[in-house]
Amino acid sequence: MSVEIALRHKQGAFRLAVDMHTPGGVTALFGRSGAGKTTVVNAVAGLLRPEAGRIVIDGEVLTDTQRGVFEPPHRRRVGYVFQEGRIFPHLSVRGNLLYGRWFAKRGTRGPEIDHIVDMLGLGKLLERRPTALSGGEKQRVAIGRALLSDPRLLLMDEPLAALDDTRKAQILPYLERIRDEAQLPILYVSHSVAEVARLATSVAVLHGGSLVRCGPVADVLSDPSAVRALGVREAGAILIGRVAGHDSDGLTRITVSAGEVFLPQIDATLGSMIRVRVEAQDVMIAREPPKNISALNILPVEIIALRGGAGPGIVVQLGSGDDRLLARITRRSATALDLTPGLQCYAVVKSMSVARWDVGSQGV
Ligand SMILES: Nc1ncnc2c1ncn2[C@@H]1O[C@H](COP(=O)(O)OP(=O)(O)OP(=O)(O)O)[C@@H](O)[C@H]1O
Repeated sequence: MSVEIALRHKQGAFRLAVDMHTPGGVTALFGRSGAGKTTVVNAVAGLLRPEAGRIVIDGEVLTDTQRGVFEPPHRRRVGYVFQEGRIFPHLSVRGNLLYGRWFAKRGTRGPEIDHIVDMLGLGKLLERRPTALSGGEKQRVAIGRALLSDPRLLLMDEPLAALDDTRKAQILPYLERIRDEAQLPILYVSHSVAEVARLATSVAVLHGGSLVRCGPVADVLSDPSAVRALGVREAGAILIGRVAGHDSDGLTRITVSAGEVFLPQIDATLGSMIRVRVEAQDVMIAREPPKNISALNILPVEIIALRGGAGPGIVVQLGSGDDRLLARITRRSATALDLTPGLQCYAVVKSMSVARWDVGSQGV
């Protein structure tokens, strides 16, 4: 799988200049309002003809202005899921799903309807009309319909934005399943770092029409130089681990590359791989292994880089086995501890500071 998007386009005073290449999976397009995310999505869907550009999905050239290639939208086989699940009110859930099937390329079998129904947990809803569905259920139907059209790429433009936190949390595991099971590149527009940390395999960070950073999710989220564009308050990196045990006192033990961490009980089977977002503001740094401290998670780390701005805070990038962590601490503490790249230290993370929402499946 691969996604290649190179675009140059001007609309009013806004200029878009993007050059990105990712290995498929879920590519998050992250950026503040007006960064240019929808413009990129529209160009990929064929709703916008860029002044210059080339869009290639899995080797299929959809746009190449130099060679005069511009596939019309209906020939692109791009599935689109909008913010509010736009499904047909006069059709049942089954009818909506079959409508998607109708768009699948003739001659190909495409995904099996039973498989999609099972993957999205729609079995009990098939005969219902959309008026009898919750926002999250409607969104799952919209996703199922898009998948059944057998797209070569799925575009998801803030698909969770219209849902409350409970519904978001309910639908995320389904999106993780699509990521892990469907061999389908997904372009996922979001301005939530937490959502990107749960779902993305790659991240492209847009700012004012330019690509600030593009790379594997763990690299981008742990890069101190990307923190500004992602938002200092939301900064945080990802730990990848394996569920090693559910202890009787309600904690789950997770093996990570640098040791073990404990989190409040996670709904995941023993041995499964998970990813945990650890916010930079929840990480403390100690020069010695702390003793008699309530925090359960103490990992040996190496200081990789420090980056400060004009304010009193700095962001420290830490190497933790194969993973990277970020810590947001005061410049005063960094000076007092004499933190410099290469120094061996300890990262301290409270178990209870990791929100349930920040733990998701990692697939394999
Ligand atoms: N037809 C147009 N003519 C002039 N300017 C436009 C046009 N369409 C969009 N823009 C401008 O292009 C910029 C990028 O818009 P875009 O919708 O891609 O941003 P976005 O990152 O998707 O934002 P949001 O998160 O708010 O949806 C904005 O400054 C917008 O005002």
